[in-house]
Amino acid sequence: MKTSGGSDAMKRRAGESAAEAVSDGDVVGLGTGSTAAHAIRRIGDRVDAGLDARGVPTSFASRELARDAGVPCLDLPEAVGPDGPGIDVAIDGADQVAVGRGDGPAVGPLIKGGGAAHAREKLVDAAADRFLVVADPSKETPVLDRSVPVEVLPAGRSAVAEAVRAAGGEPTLRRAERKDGPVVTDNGNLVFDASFGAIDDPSALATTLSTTPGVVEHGLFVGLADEVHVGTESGVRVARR
Ligand SMILES: O=C[C@H](O)[C@H](O)[C@H](O)COP(=O)(O)O
Repeated sequence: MKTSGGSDAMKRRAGESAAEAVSDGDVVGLGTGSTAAHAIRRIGDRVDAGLDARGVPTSFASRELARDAGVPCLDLPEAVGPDGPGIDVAIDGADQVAVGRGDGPAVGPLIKGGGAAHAREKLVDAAADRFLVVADPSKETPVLDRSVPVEVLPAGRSAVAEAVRAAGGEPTLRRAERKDGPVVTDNGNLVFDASFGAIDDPSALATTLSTTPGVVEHGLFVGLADEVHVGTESGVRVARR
């Protein structure tokens, strides 16, 4: 399981807080990453204790974790098909969360995809009735400014790199840490980390990337999150949109 910055205790508080929002009978989108992993384990504990819940994994890694934790799983097409139960709530991590713009606590757009799982994550998180983000304070920012993961068809690699540059970004092909060559996603594609500096209009950038031929999915999640559970040194803060 990939881990990122932030203390594990804070991630655990966030993940476990969101896992408490799962109700009996729920179908739950299971996010990817070190923070969502805590939620999956906690849901597994609750299933052991009698909770009736089923998961919809967002990656190979989250499916494995759910299996180890004893959470029964459905595939996404099965969950959201015409006879499917739908997804009641999704719990997923983020690389950056825009919070606190406007009046009062607010959850804004996110950057996701540090683990290259953002394409399936977006499908699951967008399909859920409620999407809860789990994070530690290092992920919070007033303005998104991390690089944006962009999953691309291998054959579209050069064209997408040009389009990212034309949009004011600098694309870097993500390389694997423990193997020679690039990262290949669960869907068989490549990933650019596209740096745009401070992103003043995430919605406009999301539209530009979504309409670029060869882009399978990007890591800007705009207007999707309903709540963010932020684990802190002493507890959990919950912000709602
Ligand atoms: O592709 C991976 C996901 O978008 C993760 O949810 C994101 O990178 C956050 O992961 P972590 O909780 O490990 O920081």
